[in-house]
Amino acid sequence: MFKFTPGVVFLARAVARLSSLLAGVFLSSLVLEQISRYENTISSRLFVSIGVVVLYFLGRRCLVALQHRRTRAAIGAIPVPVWKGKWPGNLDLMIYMKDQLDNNYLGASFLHFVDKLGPIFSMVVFGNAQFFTAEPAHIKQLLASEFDNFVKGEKTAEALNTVFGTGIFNADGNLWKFHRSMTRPFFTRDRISHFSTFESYAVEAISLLSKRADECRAVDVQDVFARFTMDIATESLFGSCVHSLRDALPYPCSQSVHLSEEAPNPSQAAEFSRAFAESLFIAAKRLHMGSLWPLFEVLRDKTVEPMAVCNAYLEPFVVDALRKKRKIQASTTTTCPKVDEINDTDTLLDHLVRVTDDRKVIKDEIFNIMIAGRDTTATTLTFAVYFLAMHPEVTRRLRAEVIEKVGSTRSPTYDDIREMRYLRAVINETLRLFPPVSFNVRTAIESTTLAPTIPNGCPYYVPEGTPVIYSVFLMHRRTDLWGPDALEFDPDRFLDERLHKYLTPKPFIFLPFNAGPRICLGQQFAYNEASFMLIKLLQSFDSFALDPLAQPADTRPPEWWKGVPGRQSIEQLFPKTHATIYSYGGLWVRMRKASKISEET
Ligand code: HEM
Repeated sequence: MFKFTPGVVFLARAVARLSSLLAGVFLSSLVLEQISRYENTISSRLFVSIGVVVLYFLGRRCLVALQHRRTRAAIGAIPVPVWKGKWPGNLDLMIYMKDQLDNNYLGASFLHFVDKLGPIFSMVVFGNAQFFTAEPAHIKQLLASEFDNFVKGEKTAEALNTVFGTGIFNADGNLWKFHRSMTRPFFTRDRISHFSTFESYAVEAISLLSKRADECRAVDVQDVFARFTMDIATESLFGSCVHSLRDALPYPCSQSVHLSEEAPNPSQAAEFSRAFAESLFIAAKRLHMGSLWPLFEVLRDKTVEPMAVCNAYLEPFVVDALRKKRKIQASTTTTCPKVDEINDTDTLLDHLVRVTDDRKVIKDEIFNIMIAGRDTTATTLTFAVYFLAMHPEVTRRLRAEVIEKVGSTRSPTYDDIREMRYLRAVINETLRLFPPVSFNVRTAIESTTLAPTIPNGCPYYVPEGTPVIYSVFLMHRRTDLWGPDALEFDPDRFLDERLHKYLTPKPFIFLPFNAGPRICLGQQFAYNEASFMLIKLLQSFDSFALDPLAQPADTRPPEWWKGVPGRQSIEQLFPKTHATIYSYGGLWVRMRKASKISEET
C-alpha cells in the first residue's frame, strides 16, 4: 500500500495550516473590500494576508508565553535555564547534537551543559523546547509521583510508530493499561525461573566461545550475547527459537580471509537481527532530533526497509499461531481455552491470539517485548564482560564465588543466584555505569513544576506539552550522588558502607529498570538470564582480554579521548546508544579456558 513519507506528511500539514490561514485572511480582505468599497490589487491583498498570518503566529506565541509567565509567577516557579545557540532558531544546536552523537563519548555534550547550567536545562530549536534532566527528584516525579501527568506523548508515539506500532512501549493511558495487564502474567516467578531454556542456549553460546578460544582468536561477545538473548526471547515468546546461535560467527576484521571463506550468506535470523538493530537506531535518532525529525525523511521513510525484513520474519509465527487457534476452534473435541486463562506452558503468542485476531496488534506486541528483552540483557552481559576484562581482580573474585556456590560444571538454580551477592553487585555496578536504557523521555500533559535542585530553591516551571528527556546514565555517574569515586567500576559499592551512605537513603539515584507504574516487567527475568550466563561463562573461562585491533579502526575510541577528564580517557570501547546502549563495532575479547581438573580436585 502506498504511503507518503513522514517528511511529506509533515510539510503537507504545515502548508495546509498556513494556506488555510492565508485563504481565511485573503477572503476576509475581499469581504472588507466589498463593505468598504475600497479597491485592492491581488498582490497587495496577498502581501497584507501574509503579514496578518505572520503577525497571528507571533502574536499567538507571545500570548502563550505571557500566559505561561503569569502562571509561573503565580506559583512561584522559575524558568528552566536555557542552552542558547548562535544560529537563527538554534539550528547550530541540532547540528552539534548530531555530531556529538556520532563522534563523542556518550552524554559528553550533556555533561558539559550540566556543568554550566546545572542538572536541568532546556534546548529550544525553531521554537520547540525540550527539557533535559539528570536529577533524581525530577525523575521520581516523571515516573512515579506525577505518573498520570507525564506520558510518553503523541510526538514520541508518532516518531516511534513505524517501529513500535501499537505495542506496550508506544502506548499511554488506557491502551497502556490494557497492554500491561495482558503482558504481566508472563512475568510471574514460575515463568521467569524456567532455567532449562537458559541452559540450552547458554551451552550453545559457550560452545561457540570455546571453539574460538581453541583457535586463539578474539570473538565479538556483543554479537554472541545478542544471539543468546534473541534465541531465548523467541523461544519464550513464540515457542519457536530462531536459532541465531547456529549462524557462523564473524571473525576479527584483521582476518578478512576467514570472513570471506567461512561466513555463509546471512541467514534470515541474521538478517532479522541486522534489520531489528537498524530500525531501533532510526527510531532513536528520530527522538534525538526532536519534533523536526520528519524533515530528515522527506524522500523516504527510513524504517520501511528494515521493518519490512522484521515483519517478513515475524508474520509467519503470527499467522501460524492464528491458524492453530482456528483449528482448535473448529475442532468439536477440543475445548477452547478461555481468553483470561493462561497455562504454564503458554507462550506470549498463544495468549495474544486468544485475546485478538488482529495480526498487527499481535505482531507489534511481540516485537515490543523482543525489543524489551533482547538488547537490554545482551548489553548488560556485554558491558559486564568488558569490566571483567578491565578488572582481572573482579574476575578472580567473581569466579571464586561461582566455583564455591555452584561448582565448575553444574547449572545454577534460582536459589544459587539469589545467594550470590557479589555476582548481583557486579551486575548492578555494570547497570549503574552503563544502564541499557540510558536516555528516555516523558511529556507533560498539563503545565506543572519540577522540584528545586537546591535547598530552599524555587521549583522549575514545565509548560504543557514539553518533552522532558531524563538520563539515568548521567544520574548514575554523578559524584554528588554516588561519592567521589562515582566514575570507577567498583562492585563493592553495592555491598559496603557506601550502599547505606548513598543508595539506601535515596533509592531513586539507581534506576536501570525505571520506577513507578511503568517499571520494567522483565527485571527479574533479566537478572536471572544475565546471572545464569555469567555463571556458565566463568565456569568455562578464567580470563578475558580485550582485543580492540579486531574491530574496524573507526569504531575504536579515538585517540583524542585520552586527554579528556572522566571515564572518557580510560574507556576501551566506544559507547553509543539507539533505544539501548551498545559498544560501537562490537566488543572483541580473547578468552582463556579454565582448567576444570585443578578446581575439582
Ligand atoms: C537488564 C535488562 C533490562 C533493563 C535494563 C530494562 C529496562 C527497562 C526500562 C528502563 C523500561 C522502561 C521503559 C519506558 O518506560 O520507557 C523497561 C520496560 C519494560 N521492560 Fe525492561 N529491561 C530489561 C530487560 C527486560 C526483559 C528481559 C524483558 C522481557 C523479557 C523486559 C520487559 C519490559 C517490558 C514489557 C517493559 C514495558 C513496561 C511498560 O511500559 O509498562 N525488560 N525495561
